[in-house]
Amino acid sequence: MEYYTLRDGLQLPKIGFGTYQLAGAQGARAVSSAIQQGYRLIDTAYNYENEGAVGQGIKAANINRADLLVTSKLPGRYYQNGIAALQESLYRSQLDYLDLYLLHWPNPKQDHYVEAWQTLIDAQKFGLVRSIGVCNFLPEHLDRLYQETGVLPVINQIELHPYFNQANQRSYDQQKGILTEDWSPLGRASTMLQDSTLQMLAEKYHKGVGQLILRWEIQLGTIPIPKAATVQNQIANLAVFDFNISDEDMQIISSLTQANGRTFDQDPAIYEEF
Ligand SMILES: NC(=O)C1=CN([C@@H]2O[C@H](COP(=O)(O)OP(=O)(O)OC[C@H]3O[C@@H](n4cnc5c(N)ncnc54)[C@H](OP(=O)(O)O)[C@@H]3O)[C@@H](O)[C@H]2O)C=CC1
Ligand SMILES: O=C(O)C(=O)[C@@H](O)[C@H](O)C(=O)CO
Repeated sequence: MEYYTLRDGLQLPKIGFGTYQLAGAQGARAVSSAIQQGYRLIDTAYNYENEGAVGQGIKAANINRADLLVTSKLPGRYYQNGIAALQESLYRSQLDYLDLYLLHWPNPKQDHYVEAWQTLIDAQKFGLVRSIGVCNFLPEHLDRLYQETGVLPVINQIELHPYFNQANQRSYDQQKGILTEDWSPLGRASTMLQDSTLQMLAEKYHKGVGQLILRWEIQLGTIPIPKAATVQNQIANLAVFDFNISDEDMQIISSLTQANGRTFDQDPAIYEEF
């Protein structure tokens, strides 16, 4: 496995495992299997209602806690009571600390994200979480965090795939020393996986379309966190470190981006999630 080093020194594998919609006993089995296959970065959230299943999966995998990196996220409805939600996340997952804790959405109309960010800064000082970051933050939200607290996130987890390549946000994140992490890196298995250009390039590299996409995301310098319930997809998505996409083909994949390429039309400037 290859690693990135965050601004605060935390080392993160270049690919992680998403768990949205993996719940209950099946979810726990999928998480345990993913860890057995070699995933070391697991992404969950309070709002997925699966932190219990994720915790069970971790327990069943019988791995050293120190060898695993677990991410969870604070939901908007707890932005004024963040420590209580974090304690509940730890209780549900049966963990003593989280490696990464993120604000889930800026929710600009609600306008409590700066207060919530201050809570994450405090949670890090208390030792409840190792690193702190955000999801779905635009430059205007990140600038405000810095102006009002003097602390920038180390991670910004955003929607990113070939139909929405996030060139501007990636460039902003990079300038500020923020690592971009990619949610729905496979477009949640949308019709994008049947795109003829992606299929042609996947054949050229003797890889599946999913593998080509994940490799492109890693070569962009970002961390994809694909979700896979099936062991077959879990294995395939880790086999992306044995080939390199040429600069020219990287450009071709990047050029597939579309102005309205978001899979679910969730624009963080207006979308709110509690
Ligand atoms: N911060 C945020 O706001 C958000 C964060 N997230 C996080 O990002 C993670 C990933 O995003 P998600 O929305 O789940 O979608 P993904 O883009 O990861 O797609 C998951 C889908 O792709 C399928 N799949 C996995 N691997 C392959 C492959 N190699 N070839 C073909 N199909 C494949 C899966 O099938 P199967 O399961 O059957 O194997 C599943 O149907 C989430 O699980 C969550 O942890 C997601 C959305 C928003
Ligand atoms: O999965 C997440 O982390 C989310 O923030 C959700 O918005 C998810 O993207 C979704 O699609 C809910 O309908």
